[in-house]
Amino acid sequence: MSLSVPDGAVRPASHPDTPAPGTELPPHFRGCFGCGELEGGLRLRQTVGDDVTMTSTFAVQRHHQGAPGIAHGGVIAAAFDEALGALAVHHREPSVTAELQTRFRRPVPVGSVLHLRTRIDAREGRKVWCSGVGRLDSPDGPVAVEATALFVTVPMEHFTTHGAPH
Ligand SMILES: CC(C)(COP(=O)(O)OP(=O)(O)OC[C@H]1O[C@@H](n2cnc3c(N)ncnc32)[C@H](O)[C@@H]1OP(=O)(O)O)[C@@H](O)C(=O)NCCC(=O)NCCSC(=O)Cc1ccccc1
Repeated sequence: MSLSVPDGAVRPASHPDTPAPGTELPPHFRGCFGCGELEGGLRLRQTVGDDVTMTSTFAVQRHHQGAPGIAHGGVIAAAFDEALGALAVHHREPSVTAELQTRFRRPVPVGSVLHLRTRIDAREGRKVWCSGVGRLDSPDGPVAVEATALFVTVPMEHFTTHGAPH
């Protein structure tokens, strides 16, 4: 039920310091499985959109497959986790995934590029509801996956307290 936006939660505006629409985001962390430079990672490329949105691309490789020639569902969920998490650039506070729901509507073949468009739907206190859609091979391609999520903002100490030392 928490993925339903409650009455009273409103769609926020972008923080004034959000990079301009069209800005390509660097990895928020080079070691990130989603957007960093890890061998075997997802290597998402993310661009700031307008109106609390983000566009991301995920080039599906052989090492992302679950069934022969088809992307693993958990890998696609991870791509959404990253693309939805990147929306934090619009509120400029760290946040972590509390819930993530995916709906797989078409197989995503190896060699395809999944175009993800994500947006913040509402915010209330520390809770940020967001959603996204993934289309095959172009921003207007057929819908392959939809996702909704709840993120919760956290202080920076969240990472120093819980993260394993490097
Ligand atoms: C921090 C928190 C989520 C919440 O704990 P606390 O700080 O103690 O706060 P508290 O429990 O007080 O909750 C506050 C409010 O939120 C609500 N609420 C909370 N949870 C849920 C729920 N499940 N479902 C529904 N609601 C929930 C709760 O009811 C309360 O609501 P209220 O204000 O009373 O109306 C903790 O459970 C945690 O660390 N989980 C692990 C997160 C994690 O590791 N995620 C994966 C890594 S991140 C990643 O990979 C993504 C990424 C990629 C790229 C870039 C960036 C990001």
